[in-house]
Amino acid sequence: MITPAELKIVATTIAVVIFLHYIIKQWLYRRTKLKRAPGPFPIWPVLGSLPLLGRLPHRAFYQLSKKYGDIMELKLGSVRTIVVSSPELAKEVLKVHDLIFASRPDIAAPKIIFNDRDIAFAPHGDRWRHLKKVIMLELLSAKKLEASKHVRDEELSSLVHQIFEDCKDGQPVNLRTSLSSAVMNVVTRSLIRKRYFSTDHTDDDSQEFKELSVKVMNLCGVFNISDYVPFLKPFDIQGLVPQFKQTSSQMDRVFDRVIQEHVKDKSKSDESKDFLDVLLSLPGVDGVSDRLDDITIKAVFNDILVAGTDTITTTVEWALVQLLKHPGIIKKAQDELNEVVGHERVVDERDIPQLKYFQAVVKETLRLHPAGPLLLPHESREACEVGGYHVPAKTRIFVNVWAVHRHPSAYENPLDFNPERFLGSALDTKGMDFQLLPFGSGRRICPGMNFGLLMVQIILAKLLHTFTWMLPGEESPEDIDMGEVFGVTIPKAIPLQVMPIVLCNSTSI
Ligand code: HEM
Repeated sequence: MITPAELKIVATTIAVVIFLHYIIKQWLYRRTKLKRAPGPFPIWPVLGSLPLLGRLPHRAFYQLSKKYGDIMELKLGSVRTIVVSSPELAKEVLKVHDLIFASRPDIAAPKIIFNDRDIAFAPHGDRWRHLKKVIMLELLSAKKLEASKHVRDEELSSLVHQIFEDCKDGQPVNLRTSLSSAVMNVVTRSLIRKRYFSTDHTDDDSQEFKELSVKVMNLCGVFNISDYVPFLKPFDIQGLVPQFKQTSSQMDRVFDRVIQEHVKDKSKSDESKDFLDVLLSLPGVDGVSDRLDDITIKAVFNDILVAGTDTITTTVEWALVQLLKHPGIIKKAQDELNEVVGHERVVDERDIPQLKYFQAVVKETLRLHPAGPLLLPHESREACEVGGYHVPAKTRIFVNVWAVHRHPSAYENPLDFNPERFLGSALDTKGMDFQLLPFGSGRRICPGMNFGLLMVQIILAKLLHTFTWMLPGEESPEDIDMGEVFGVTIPKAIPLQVMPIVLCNSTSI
């Protein structure tokens, strides 16, 4: 019969042996002949360096890069991870070795919610290439964007009126809600000609759609420990899998209805066809089926909703935060709008090329507040070298653009919000300048880059052309809370509360 004291000794011995085995394994792994990038020793058994990341991994990686350098290797759970933090190394990953790093790791949320059929989390291959080409050609090309201009004009005019109504009683306004409804309407009208968000009607469909879109966004941004410690997968200790499954079935219900309506309505002229009609007319990606399967269509839709709405809303909100903190900058941007557009008419997308200072304000916002601070995770398809260090196949790669955008080799006083730095500079956000990568670069670059940038620019231009912006009550610019939350994007933790005041000479209302 073993006594409790003996049991304790056995348990302690087993724990010590496991711990020593882990430490020796890590030590041996680091002493292999291949040159490994420096990084923190993964002291925690099972979790490795995961506890170092905290709630804001982009900031934790940034701090760690100051100690270990612009390329680091970390063991996150059991996942070997490389983080790069400088423009030169970002170029090595996204340009020199673009093809090697063009894949994505296996992540539970999109796999279950989208039935493994979406674009953003798809591994590199024919299926991903084909679907990305379809959305770029049929939804996001310059021609399609021009054709959907009237949708943006209508929705953004409604947005301006909505803000006007909201601020009539002199109360502070939470802009985030009206911004995200307007962006969502632009996106859903282009996808399926349906406007879900409106103050004058709320049907069951709209309600369910709203709930679903919020749920999908939250679940895609959640940190799932089983993605890093695969042996915990069967235990699902955070209870996420049932939520993923339930969301997936709800998504099926909502989109099945929409697909059925489209399939039934065969009377549409070519001009009145939307993106879903186009998808329904395409052959299957397997090359055998005569039409794209419904699961893929639903996954592509959700990708666009998740990737395309929060990113735009978050960027506009941060731009306003920075402008409120810098009254001199907001004045310059509004003076330029007055000069170029005047107040006889509303600002139009076609004015943007003339608004040089305003464009610099948007670039500076995307620099300090990139909506995807770590891009989406990439994965190496084969072994290679980055920065002179060995990177094995199947390594997870984070390009920390949040750190790249603050790199002292790229920018003078990198922490200052200073749009002037872009005046007279040829730097742009299209993925060719590796010190400014809010949309990524290379094969995995954001396909919604032109649409996303245009939306951020035109929304912000309309807000600045119509209203002057004040903080509520006694609040001063220094009081604005700059805290972030990490998820699909990094929005401001506390939504911005503002007092818009209609400019006396505005023609937008
Ligand atoms: C301000 C707006 C936006 C920003 C800052 C942004 C940023 C990004 C970033 C950083 C990535 C990851 C790139 C990588 O992993 O290397 C990405 C991917 C993606 N974005 Fe965007 N995005 C925006 C708007 C949009 C819009 C409007 C859409 C669609 C309508 C969209 C669709 C996608 C898709 C489908 C991917 C996955 C691409 C792939 O895996 O090949 N994004 N975006």
